[in-house]
Amino acid sequence: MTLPELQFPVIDASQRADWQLATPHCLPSHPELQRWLLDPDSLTAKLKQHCQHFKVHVIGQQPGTIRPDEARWLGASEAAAIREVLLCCDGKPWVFARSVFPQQALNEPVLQLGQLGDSPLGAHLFAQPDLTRSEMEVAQFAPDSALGHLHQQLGFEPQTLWGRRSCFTAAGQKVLVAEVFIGGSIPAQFMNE
Ligand SMILES: C=C(O[C@@H]1C=C(C(=O)O)C=C[C@H]1O)C(=O)O
Repeated sequence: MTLPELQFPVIDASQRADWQLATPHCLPSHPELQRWLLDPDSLTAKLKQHCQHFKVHVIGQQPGTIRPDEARWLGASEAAAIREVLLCCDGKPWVFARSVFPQQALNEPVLQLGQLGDSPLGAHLFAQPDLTRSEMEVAQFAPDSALGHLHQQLGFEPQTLWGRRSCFTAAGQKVLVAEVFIGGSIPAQFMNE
């Protein structure tokens, strides 16, 4: 599948998302979708188990203005580094991920977030012995949201999408990672909750 030219950032600071702590009443009813949303391990590692060829397609990684709720997680200003990618399995996009972190984390020698390129962020984070992860938040994205439009731009049928978000801390740096399941990741019937 050839990916279309995608506008960075997909999510701009003006877009709201209704992130909620992942408590039972905020979760989709389908058990498989719940398992994907709540899995505490590396999503990269999980996706690699579901395909022959895994690839990170970097939409962009630039300084930018993050949303107030993102800045609150980082305990930093709204000027931060923004990384948006598609995680692709066998050429099909399965996850849109947006990671935000303070600019100074780019030069942190252990995490080396400034040199990530198309290597998976998870490989760097989950290799850290001091890694901690916050509780998981979840959110739904309607077909007319920026992520709903991205999903359709990638050639998939309009549907409500589900995402998860958590804040990692390692090497003294905070990285807020949001992952939204799109396209080929979960069969359509799981998404129409
Ligand atoms: C945090 C992880 O890293 C994954 C890789 C990302 C990237 O390369 O930008 C972003 C989100 C994650 O799904 C993970 O594997 O769990």
